[in-house]
Amino acid sequence: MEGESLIVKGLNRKRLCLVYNPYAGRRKFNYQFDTVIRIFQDSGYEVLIHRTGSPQDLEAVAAECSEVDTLVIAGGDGSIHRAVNGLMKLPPGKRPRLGILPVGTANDLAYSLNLPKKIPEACQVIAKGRILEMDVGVINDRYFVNVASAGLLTDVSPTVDIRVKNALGQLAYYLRGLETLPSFRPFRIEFTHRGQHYEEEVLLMLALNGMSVGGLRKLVPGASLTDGFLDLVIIRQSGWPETLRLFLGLLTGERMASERLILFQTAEVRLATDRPVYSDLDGEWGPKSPWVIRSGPKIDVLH
Ligand SMILES: Nc1ncnc2c1ncn2[C@@H]1O[C@H](COP(=O)(O)OP(=O)(O)OP(=O)(O)O)[C@@H](O)[C@H]1O
Repeated sequence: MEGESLIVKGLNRKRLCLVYNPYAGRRKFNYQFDTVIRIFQDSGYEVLIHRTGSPQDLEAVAAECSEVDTLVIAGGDGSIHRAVNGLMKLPPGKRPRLGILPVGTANDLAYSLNLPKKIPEACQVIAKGRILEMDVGVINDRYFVNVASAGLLTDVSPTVDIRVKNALGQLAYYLRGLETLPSFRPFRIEFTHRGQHYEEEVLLMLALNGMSVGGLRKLVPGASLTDGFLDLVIIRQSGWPETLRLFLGLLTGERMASERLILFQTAEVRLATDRPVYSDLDGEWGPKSPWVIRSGPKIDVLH
């Protein structure tokens, strides 16, 4: 019968689960749906669709994707972060390949992966199926894809009102950043790297897998997503003129020699602080200090 053969044909196809965050970026993905489904179906996929109800829901759905070939996340860094934390709950052999449709605000990971910004082109990248074995960062019991950070400006992303972000895009991050400056308190951090012990009063700690944070594209130019290392950037406390100079240098990609800047690559580092400090992972809240931060398992990402 025609109907039966259609069903059997459907079951034999590769399965792709498309999970989308309806609130990511400026909510434009919601208008591109038909194009996206067409491209995936034309590429031979049976497409399952899930609209996320919350960040927790996104993580839970990813953790149930053991029976699909490809999990496609339409969202920003926060959505990919949730998806990867869900995927890591599956045994390594059961994790689907991860495809990304970068419809978020900053899309830092997509930038490091050099993914096209246009959604139909990003769909074609997924359909072609080229795999990158990407490093995933680990901080205590959570995973991060792009950056783990703490200190100045790092509580910006999780606290930006989603409606303001939908309306203003990236500008919402910078405005919220300015708002947080007056109440910021430096913290003391302690760690050992290559036999040298550090005890520092710091403004900011970044552990980067990718090269861009909050849409600032040149933070760690040339950072590798596959080398098994994270780039640590630590800014010691100093007067505001020197701090401003350092930040401008980081933003423009200029590598200045400064006593105030500690930069190194590491596969694992243990960091203790003088008081519990929250971390920010890919724009979502992460665990409080102390932290063990390392470059962890690999995940198959389509690029
Ligand atoms: N239904 C939902 N599903 C998933 N996330 C949601 C949902 N509703 C609101 N959110 C919020 O969306 C944010 C994640 O958005 P995401 O990071 O994917 O996009 P973005 O913030 O616009 O982009 P970027 O992180 O790249 O700047 C989370 O902070 C989460 O709180």
